[in-house]
Amino acid sequence: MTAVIETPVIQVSGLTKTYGTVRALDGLDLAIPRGGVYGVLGPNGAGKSTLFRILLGLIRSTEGSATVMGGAVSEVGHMRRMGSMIETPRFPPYMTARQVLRWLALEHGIGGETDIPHWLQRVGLTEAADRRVRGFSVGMMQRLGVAAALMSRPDLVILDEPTSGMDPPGIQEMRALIRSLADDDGVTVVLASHQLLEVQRVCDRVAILNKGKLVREGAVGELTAVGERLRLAVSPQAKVLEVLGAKGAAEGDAVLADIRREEGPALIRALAEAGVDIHEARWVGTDLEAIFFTETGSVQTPETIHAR
Ligand SMILES: Nc1ncnc2c1ncn2[C@@H]1O[C@H](COP(=O)(O)OP(=O)(O)OP(=O)(O)O)[C@@H](O)[C@H]1O
Repeated sequence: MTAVIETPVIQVSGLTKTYGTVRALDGLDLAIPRGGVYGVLGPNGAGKSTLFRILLGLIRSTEGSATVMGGAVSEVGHMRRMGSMIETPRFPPYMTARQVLRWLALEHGIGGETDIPHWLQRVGLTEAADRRVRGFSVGMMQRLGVAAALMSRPDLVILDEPTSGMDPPGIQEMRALIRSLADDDGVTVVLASHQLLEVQRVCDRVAILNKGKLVREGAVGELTAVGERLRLAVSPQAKVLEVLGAKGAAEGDAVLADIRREEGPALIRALAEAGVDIHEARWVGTDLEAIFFTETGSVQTPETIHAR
């Protein structure tokens, strides 16, 4: 059987952007596959927004190439198949949410007027549809921005920090919307975010940028499965360490079992049969946050923890 190799929806190679002496992108190579949700991560100044701006044709690269849906960034046809929200969107404050979308449809030819109720509902703004955006919270503006990005029914949507400024219920709704765009509408979603737990929940793959370069890329499941161990809160601990031998290590009162997932049920059965009380058993992998800090050399401080 011949493997079908799909053209990546976004491909950049040797992409470099300099601002004076600052190298915002420094020879970036990246291929983003079609379909699913793709996260672009990196500390402040890593080059995420610069990448998005180049892909959207808003700025030019200094060197290297970028293709979107198989064609050059400058091709107008692609722009029609792309939606985007970069930075907190701004809309005329005197307009209502519905009027904003109608204005985009009628004045700018972005999407059809009949789709407006659908997109308002998808982003959770049906009830606020006839309120002026002047009174909108940051989160509501973000949602309206996403609705505006979706109006043209794009194949690819680029979202820069779609959940910034949102409260937990808003973040959860945005996560569901992003997943449903990918799963139900077949849209490829590329997003940048600093909320690593959120990214781990919503993204299929991620790229981690640092200082304009790609430092790690892969499927979230594969990246986080590395070093995965079964954490057992058990008593007596000594008995479990004895059963596990070299595969066991104490962590406080618990035991970390260095075994494969498929070995889990048998181990738990064996421990129960040996008279061990199992209070809790859960798989602990390397979370995206740990990978991020390792790859970017960022230091986890109370401020960075708080900032998330
Ligand atoms: N218009 C500009 N003029 C000068 N420097 C710029 C400009 N835009 C970006 N930069 C610089 O390029 C680097 C990359 O910035 P960029 O905004 O792409 O990073 P980012 O990863 O999106 O960061 P953040 O997480 O803070 O949004 C930074 O050092 C930034 O200061």
